[in-house]
Amino acid sequence: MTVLDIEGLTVELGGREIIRRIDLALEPGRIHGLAGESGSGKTMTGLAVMGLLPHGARTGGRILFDGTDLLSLPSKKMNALRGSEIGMVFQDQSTSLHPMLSIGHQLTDHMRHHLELDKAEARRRAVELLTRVRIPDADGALRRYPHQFSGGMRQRIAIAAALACDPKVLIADEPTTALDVTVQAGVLRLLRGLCDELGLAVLLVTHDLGVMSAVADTISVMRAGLLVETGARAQVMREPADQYTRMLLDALPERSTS
Ligand SMILES: Nc1ncnc2c1ncn2[C@@H]1O[C@H](COP(=O)(O)OP(=O)(O)OP(=O)(O)O)[C@@H](O)[C@H]1O
Repeated sequence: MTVLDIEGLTVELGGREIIRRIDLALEPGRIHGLAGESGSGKTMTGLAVMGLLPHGARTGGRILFDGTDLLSLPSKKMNALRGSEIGMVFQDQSTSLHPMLSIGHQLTDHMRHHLELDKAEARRRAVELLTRVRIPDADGALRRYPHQFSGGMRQRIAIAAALACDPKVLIADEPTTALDVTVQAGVLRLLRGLCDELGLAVLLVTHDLGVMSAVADTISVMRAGLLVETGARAQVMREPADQYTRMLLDALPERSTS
């Protein structure tokens, strides 16, 4: 069963085809890793799903979510879907978290807007979410501001914010790239746990096949706008079918294939 199907997606920007007829499917409870070098089109794929492509981008193909083609959805409907049915987390948490607003304000505002909860309900759910992403003293955390947390904790809070409205799909674009290696592992474990517990369908965008090997169920590899390989993690890591994937794997400092 799939929850999101990208079929023959093409994106043209500034007269250049930056994504060329790619197919990708996301399933509930599964992490689909999208790897590839810088500029290969990974981020643009995620942005296409969110309806956030740069102005002037032209698209072809379909992105089916619950049977609806997101590419032809009116912007008002897409705005309602974004952040509620489809959540997102970026490398830079300042994109997801406002530096001047308290964590409580940001989490509850989002829920009151999308879920129409009253203040007390939204607060209760915010504490629940922060506990779920393992923020110590969740109650006290609501009164604090993003800069009062470490990078890893901020990313956990950004994940909580992305999950506030119970999305079915989470797009995570390089969510651990800015973090120390030890902190990275914790955030990846958290993502894996949330995906399993909540049945989330996750698209994990990263240039780092090492990160991918730690958590992804399925791995797709992009190069120059094309999808060069898709397969189960173990298969892609052990027996890459494509020459380019093999090159990326050879560049890993330490190879984990399990
Ligand atoms: N605003 C823009 N206008 C025109 N072209 C762009 C724009 N943003 C990105 N591109 C081009 O689109 C292509 C795909 O970029 P994209 O950001 O999706 O790659 P990526 O694989 O995510 O790389 P990275 O890991 O560096 O983020 C690149 O060739 C890039 O130069």
